[in-house]
Amino acid sequence: MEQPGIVITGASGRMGQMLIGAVAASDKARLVGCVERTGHAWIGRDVGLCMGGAALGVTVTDDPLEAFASAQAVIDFTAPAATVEFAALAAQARAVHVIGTTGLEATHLAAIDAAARHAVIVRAGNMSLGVNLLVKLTQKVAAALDADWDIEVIEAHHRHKVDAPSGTALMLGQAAAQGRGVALDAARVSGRDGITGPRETGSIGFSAIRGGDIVGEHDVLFAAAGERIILRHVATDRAIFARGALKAALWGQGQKPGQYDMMDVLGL
Ligand SMILES: NC(=O)c1ccc[n+]([C@@H]2O[C@H](COP(=O)([O-])OP(=O)(O)OC[C@H]3O[C@@H](n4cnc5c(N)ncnc54)[C@H](O)[C@@H]3O)[C@@H](O)[C@H]2O)c1
Ligand SMILES: O=C(O)C1=N[C@H](C(=O)O)CCC1
Repeated sequence: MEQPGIVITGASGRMGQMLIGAVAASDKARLVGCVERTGHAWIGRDVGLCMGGAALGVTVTDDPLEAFASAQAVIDFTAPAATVEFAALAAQARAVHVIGTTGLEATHLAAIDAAARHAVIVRAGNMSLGVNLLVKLTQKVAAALDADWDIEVIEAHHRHKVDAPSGTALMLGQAAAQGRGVALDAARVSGRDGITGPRETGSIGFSAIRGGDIVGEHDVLFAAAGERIILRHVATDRAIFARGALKAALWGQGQKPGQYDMMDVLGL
């Protein structure tokens, strides 16, 4: 059987380039398309040459519908509005849509849910094996501790990141809330500043650091009187996200329409 053809959206981005490298090097998938936003300097050029390497025989386009028509999967690490548009188009093309984009709000999520009625969507705020394991551990530790243990999620990313808390921090906070049996929306406290008053018992705090070229670092801190537990993941190479996304695109082939996450893909 022919290997699945994969389209990468946001081709020139930090993750886009990493994904193109991963698919081009894979012996399980073919790179069949690359999409960038209209007006981008890479449109109409071979993506391999744009990336400063050998030609890959794939011309960057700003027409996602045409690109998706010949694909079995679309891997999408772009921006919320673009991802909503791509979800509808990927569903139309019956292509698996792997979504790594973060910063999605309720309206974006509702549109993605609608697309998932007709297509396979795999979405996760972090596609790495290590973070998804950390999510499981966080839920377990939170379930074992009572509200005398304060939970704080602390994350650090590069200076270009536009959303906070990170998608990963929200996954970790959600896992902590689930373990504790509370709703994250009710417990969540972000970005303390000024006279905040003492910490509210049972709250789950989020702090975001932005600087330099930090790929992604996450701590889940459980702090009680006299002791602390810290669960930590440090990403040093974006290849971990690309590997996970490619795995998700392959796993999604032949699945029933619906929305899945990396726990499904990794069998965690
Ligand atoms: N889930 C994960 O594992 C994971 C890992 C890393 C990054 N991310 C997320 O992926 C997203 C992208 O991150 P990045 O660092 O690569 O950002 P980036 O800014 O380097 O790349 C985004 C790319 O998307 C392109 N784009 C935007 N709108 C578009 C449109 N309408 N059509 C086509 N292309 C469009 C931009 O031109 C840009 O090239 C962010 O939301 C980030 O948080 C997720
Ligand atoms: O670089 C980014 O942006 C990242 N985004 C994801 C998040 O929001 O958690 C994953 C880590 C890198």
